[in-house]
Amino acid sequence: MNSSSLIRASTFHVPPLHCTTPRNSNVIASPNYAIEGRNLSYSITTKQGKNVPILQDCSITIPSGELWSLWMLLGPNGCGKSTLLKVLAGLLNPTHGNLYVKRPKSFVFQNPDHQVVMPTVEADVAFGLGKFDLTQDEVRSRVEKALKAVGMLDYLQRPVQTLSGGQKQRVAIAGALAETCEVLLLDELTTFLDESDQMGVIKAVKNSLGGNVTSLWVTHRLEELEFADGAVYMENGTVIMHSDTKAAMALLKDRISAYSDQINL
Ligand SMILES: Nc1ncnc2c1ncn2[C@@H]1O[C@H](COP(=O)(O)OP(=O)(O)OP(=O)(O)O)[C@@H](O)[C@H]1O
Repeated sequence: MNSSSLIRASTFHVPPLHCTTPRNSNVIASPNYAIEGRNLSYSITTKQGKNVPILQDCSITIPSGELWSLWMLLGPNGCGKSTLLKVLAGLLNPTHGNLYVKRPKSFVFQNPDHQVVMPTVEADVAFGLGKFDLTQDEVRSRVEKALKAVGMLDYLQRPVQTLSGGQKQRVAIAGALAETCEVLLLDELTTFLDESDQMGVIKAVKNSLGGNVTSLWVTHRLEELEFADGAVYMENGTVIMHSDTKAAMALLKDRISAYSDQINL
């Protein structure tokens, strides 16, 4: 199967975009989608003054709704997955294009040590709630509900430095849930985890979705695709396919086999 037939196999029709803001604005409004980015570009300028494009004319559409709540973002090393996720999170500004991401949105980093910062699990999950005007009871109730969703309620008083990598990831996800995020952006959560921690994180994410929460998860681990509802595949700084997981798996197998042929495996 070649790449053009796979792109045609894409199961989602992306409707025309109706911009509701001035042409050069980076904000669009699209209530039927959790995420909608059109023709996004992102480039960096090197110390030598050279412009290096990383995302080019990249469009992504993630519907909101319970049936399609967990999406995997896949593609070869260096194709721009993490950069796109950071653009969607608002951590990087696109050079061009239009973007809408439902709010509240949260980004969970690959390395949980970069965002699990407080001494205990309870304090860490409550940390982000400081910006809301909540009573102590409300804070406690949100923290407990979020920790329950990720299977970590029994760890409420545990010092965070005693947790495994996967448990820290789950605490980071609980922090996002406590802030009632509607879009959860997850960057290669399980790369450094062993199998049992990996499963704990997958279950935590699945358990926290549905209702209002939609998640986009960058992964390298093909086995994680089976837990997803949909997949987005990137190559060379652009999205080339939105699909169900079956079509995504077919594309990945096709790419792996083409690569093996190339290097005569
Ligand atoms: N700040 C930067 N300076 C220079 N190059 C960068 C920078 N950020 C990203 N890149 C380059 O942009 C490309 C895309 O990087 P990105 O991390 O988004 O890819 P990725 O698909 O997430 O990769 P991986 O799967 O290996 O994690 C890579 O070639 C990377 O080296």
